[in-house]
Amino acid sequence: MTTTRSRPRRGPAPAAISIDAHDIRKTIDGRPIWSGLSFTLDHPGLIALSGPSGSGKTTLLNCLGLLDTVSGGELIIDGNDVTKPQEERRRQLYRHRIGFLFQNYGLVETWTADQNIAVAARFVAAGKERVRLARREALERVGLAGRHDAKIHTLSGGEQQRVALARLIVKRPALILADEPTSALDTTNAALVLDTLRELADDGALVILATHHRSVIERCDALLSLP
Ligand SMILES: Nc1ncnc2c1ncn2[C@@H]1O[C@H](COP(=O)(O)OP(=O)(O)OP(=O)(O)O)[C@@H](O)[C@H]1O
Repeated sequence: MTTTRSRPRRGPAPAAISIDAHDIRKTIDGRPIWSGLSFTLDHPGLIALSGPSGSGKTTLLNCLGLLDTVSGGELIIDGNDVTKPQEERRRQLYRHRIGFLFQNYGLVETWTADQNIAVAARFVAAGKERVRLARREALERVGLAGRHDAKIHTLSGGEQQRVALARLIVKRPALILADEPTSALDTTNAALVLDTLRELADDGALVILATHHRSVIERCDALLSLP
């Protein structure tokens, strides 16, 4: 695998996003997953989310990413109370301000690498040609130059996660929710994922990274622990 060491050219940094969780709780089928959770994150940075297996890390990331809702308490994201049904505002936040990196990559397997990136980039406020170039550059940045037309199912796991990273590089979300994104990867790919998340955080994103690994937690700026 060859990767370009230079940092990718990117558009303007995203405006910082804030999360204010006050006494939030989540119940699934009557079973409490977590409760009494309060925290404020109001600066860009790399935040580790840790806790034992089953403590609800994925569930919390899904709530912060608006894929799920909390069962109680108050959750304010980017100044919006997302505990209340405001479908249009939730949709805007989700489209423009939030990005994901999943353990199982979360790509459409029958599409090409470029199509997967393009679908996330469709709300980027830039001309079509500029976005097309940004998609190519992002693939180069993650060591996949020339692979834009490769179907996802023909790529290795590490290559698929690098396509998912390229998607974030192009979209530049203010909030990135990464759910154990390195757990299925070899050391080289895992390092690339962490380095890129670090760069995105340094460039203005709030990155929340669920992980079990002490070495990953040590690279983060702060730790959010679930009991
Ligand atoms: N859709 C669902 N239906 C029923 N239970 C669920 C559902 N989603 C999650 N759970 C339960 O919620 C709890 C928390 O799950 P979650 O995946 O959020 O934990 P986690 O901390 O991410 O775990 P791990 O570290 O093992 O990935 C688990 O007991 C799980 O079984």
